[in-house]
Amino acid sequence: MAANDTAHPYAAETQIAIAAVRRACVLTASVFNKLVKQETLTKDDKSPVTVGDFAAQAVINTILDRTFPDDPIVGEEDATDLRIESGRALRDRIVELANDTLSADLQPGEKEEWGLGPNHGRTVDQLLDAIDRGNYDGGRTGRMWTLDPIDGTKGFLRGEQYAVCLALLVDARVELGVIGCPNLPVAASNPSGPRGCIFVAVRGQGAYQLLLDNPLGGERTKLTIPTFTAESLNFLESVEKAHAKLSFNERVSQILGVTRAPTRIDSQAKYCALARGDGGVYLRMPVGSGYKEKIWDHAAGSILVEEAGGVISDGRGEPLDFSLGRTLGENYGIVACGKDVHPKVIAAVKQAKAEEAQSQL
Ligand SMILES: Nc1ncnc2c1ncn2[C@@H]1O[C@H](COP(=O)(O)OS(=O)(=O)O)[C@@H](OP(=O)(O)O)[C@H]1O
Ligand SMILES: [Mg+2]
Ligand SMILES: [Mg+2]
Ligand SMILES: [Mg+2]
Repeated sequence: MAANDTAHPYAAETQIAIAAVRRACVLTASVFNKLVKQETLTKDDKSPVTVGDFAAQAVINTILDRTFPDDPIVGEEDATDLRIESGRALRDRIVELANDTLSADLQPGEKEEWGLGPNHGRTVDQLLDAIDRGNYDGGRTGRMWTLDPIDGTKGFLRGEQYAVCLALLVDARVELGVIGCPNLPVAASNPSGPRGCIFVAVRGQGAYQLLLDNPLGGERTKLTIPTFTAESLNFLESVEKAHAKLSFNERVSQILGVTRAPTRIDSQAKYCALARGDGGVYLRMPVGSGYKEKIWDHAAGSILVEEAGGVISDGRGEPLDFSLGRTLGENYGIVACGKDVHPKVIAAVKQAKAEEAQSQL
């Protein structure tokens, strides 16, 4: 069965992606509350991979497999570590969590034909295979989804910001992005108020914030990046020093005359904060380790920024290239901000790079 709804382009994809991301957010929040921190295992890249990453990928890929069976998925995680004997305890936990999540009662707007609701549990093998549907290599042509089941793993483990990020690309152009942020305050002006948002953007249809509690049936707020002055502008940047060159950001903000301190937020929640005007510039320059940015770390956020009226490019001002496979290729950094500020940031980045080169002579 292929989901089909022609009211707006990608209407069915949007509803299903929102439902899938919401369910994954419920799962990750419950994983955190049950403190499964102890169950982390080490991957080759030594990043913390939790039971939440695997179970959230199992849930979302299972839903996409049911609704869009022909669409390939570029997902961050793979199930290799879960198929071996030493992965048994973790695997059992993941299967239980994924099945609890898939078989939870239908919410307003959800459809049983998406494979959701009571009696929709899957077998261990089905769930491991669902995780491994994320092994697609990506590329230039056709439809594909890209998924980061928990972006900002370190933020998640600290109880701070993290995001569940899903995007649909067609011929390497992002057409739909959905980001779930369980810990993000609904309004930045009320940081101790209610938390839990879903952000959604569809090409040509705008960017919106929904409530995580009832994203398909509740209110939605249209997002537009506001205009900033040098006085009101602030930078959004990574928390983890290993992920972006924060000293470079400091120099760029000096050149721009920025006086406000940067806001450090884990994960693609930075793109969400930018889209709703909580900060003016997201700058992420490489630390020089040769790390290549992954498409699932930027696809959903990029369309959110564009549909909120902003621009996203690399540090040279060139568009991000999602056609190269699982990564964005050689790392020239990321600049996302409002249209008016963008040329100024690119010029400031160029100047800061020239100064850096000069000082290394
Ligand atoms: N060396 C290096 N350079 C750049 N980026 C890296 C690097 N190492 C990891 N990562 C990726 O960063 C993702 C986390 O996003 P952020 O850096 O925005 O948030 S955070 O400050 O780390 O929380 C994080 O995503 P998750 O693995 O999904 O958490 C990584 O994919
Ligand atoms: Mg990771
Ligand atoms: Mg990530
Ligand atoms: Mg991740």
